[in-house]
Amino acid sequence: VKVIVVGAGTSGLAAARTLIDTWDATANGGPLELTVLEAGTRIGGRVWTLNADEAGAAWTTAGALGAPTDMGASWIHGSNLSHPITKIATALGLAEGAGLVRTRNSLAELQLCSGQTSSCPSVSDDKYTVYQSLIAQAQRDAEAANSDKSLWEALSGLSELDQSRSSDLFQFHLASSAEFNTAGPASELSALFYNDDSKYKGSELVWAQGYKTMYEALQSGAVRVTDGSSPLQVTAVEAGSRNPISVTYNKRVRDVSYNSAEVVLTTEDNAVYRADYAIITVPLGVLKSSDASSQVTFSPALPPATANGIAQLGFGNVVKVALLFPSAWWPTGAHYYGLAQAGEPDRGLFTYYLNVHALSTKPVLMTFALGGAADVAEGMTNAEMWTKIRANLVKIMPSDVTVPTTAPEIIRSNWRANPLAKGAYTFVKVGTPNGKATITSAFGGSVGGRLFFAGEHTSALYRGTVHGAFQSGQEAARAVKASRPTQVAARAVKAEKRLDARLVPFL
Ligand SMILES: Cc1cc2nc3c(=O)[nH]c(=O)nc-3n(C[C@H](O)[C@H](O)[C@H](O)COP(=O)(O)OP(=O)(O)OC[C@H]3O[C@@H](n4cnc5c(N)ncnc54)[C@H](O)[C@@H]3O)c2cc1C
Repeated sequence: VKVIVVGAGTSGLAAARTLIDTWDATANGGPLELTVLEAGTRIGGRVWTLNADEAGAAWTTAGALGAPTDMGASWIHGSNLSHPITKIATALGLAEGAGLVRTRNSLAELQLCSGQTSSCPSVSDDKYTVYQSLIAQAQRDAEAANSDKSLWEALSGLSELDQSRSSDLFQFHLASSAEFNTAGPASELSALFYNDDSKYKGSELVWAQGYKTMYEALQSGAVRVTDGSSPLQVTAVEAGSRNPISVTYNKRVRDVSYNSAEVVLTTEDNAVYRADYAIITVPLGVLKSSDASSQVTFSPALPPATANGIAQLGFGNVVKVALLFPSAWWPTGAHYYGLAQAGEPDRGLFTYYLNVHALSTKPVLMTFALGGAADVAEGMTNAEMWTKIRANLVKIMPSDVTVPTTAPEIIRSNWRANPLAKGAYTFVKVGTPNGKATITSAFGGSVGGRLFFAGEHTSALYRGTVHGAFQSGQEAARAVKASRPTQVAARAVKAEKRLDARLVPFL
């Protein structure tokens, strides 16, 4: 049975790993012939730990690549023992404090300034509770009115204690919580559905050596998986017995044709691949794109529910900027620093800082551009970024700390400009009839029994996450296995023969 997986990010690797590890030639219609086509030159997709070639000499010399410099996903959100990504880490012998590092559990680890240079107070959880209660009220109001509006609009007129949508502290939380979690600007998020997804409960963990630990293990076969139909089990595999995923690089799929008998994929270099099934894991931003360097065309066109879902869902952006200094000049105790400041794009433009030094002892800070600020940041040069970042750091740091004037080494992500991503992750845009239902009806079944979609955008429960992408890849692999390929193919061949017989007299 020929299966092609398009894309070698988390969902593509999860699909390929699951097919390899759980394929049963007798039950699934014959031996598996798997091809993985990746447009780029690396695995991981939107999980991307910098390597020496990408980071350059300064990072290598400083030994800073041992820091978790992840330019895509960093966190295992809600890590607990039932979390699929935690299971991979556990199988690799990693745990909190041993290869995984816990970040913020409470806001007390955030040092927040509001522009004063004199002090940099910790934020109490109480203040965050006020923010949450305003957000919840906005959502309830939209529900009561039974009409969707943007989260930003729904917050209009609400206030509690010293916070309202226009206050500095509220806007800091808005950018670093709602807008970071969804990658969407509050002005575009659906007040009704922007957070109708689910969350795992547990710690926020980062990988001490970066998220590559996960995707390299999936690709090399250092872990073996079950298919996730009952609680997922992940086990370690000894070096001699591994079954790696073979990835074909530089193969950007440009056209996808499908009919009752097969799928035909054509890549940018005009190579043609035929298969019984294809699992398409390209990001939502790519599915939305009509740029020549990204676009994938489908023939026949995708069914209306899929096309509508692709059009209606939003695809947001998050910019990450990693700053390597000669040494750590900042107070190194806190995990996070923040600057409470209102206004678009200012509230999300380099106002949130992860102190990588606290996780790895490397002299690295990572900052973010969130919500509407992300696309603004992508348009900035590194020099413009540093000017803005430095000005914010001066406001954040206590007055006895001198922020260097010399620019650090800067590495930044440009997910929106990246033709293989076109943005960061999926959000439910205002006006989308329903978040979960839209995703399920767009991507839930197969298209024509031949195409299966996977990727974070196809995960109704866990969109925008690595675990959502992983689970969607597993689901697509299960769906392919359940398709009873030989029977479908046999029926199609018979039907074609009947058609040929009828056509003969006219040829
Ligand atoms: C800045 C940022 C921060 C994030 N932070 C977190 C976090 O902390 N925790 C978390 O859980 N999630 C986070 N996420 C989200 C998470 O990274 C994604 O949800 C997940 O990695 C998506 O995996 P995927 O398989 O759906 O897509 P991808 O990883 O994007 O994989 C798709 C693959 O398809 C390839 N491709 C594209 N077009 C084609 C084509 N035409 N032909 C062939 N191949 C193609 C791409 O090159 C890519 O390798 C973050 C994402 C970003 C961008």
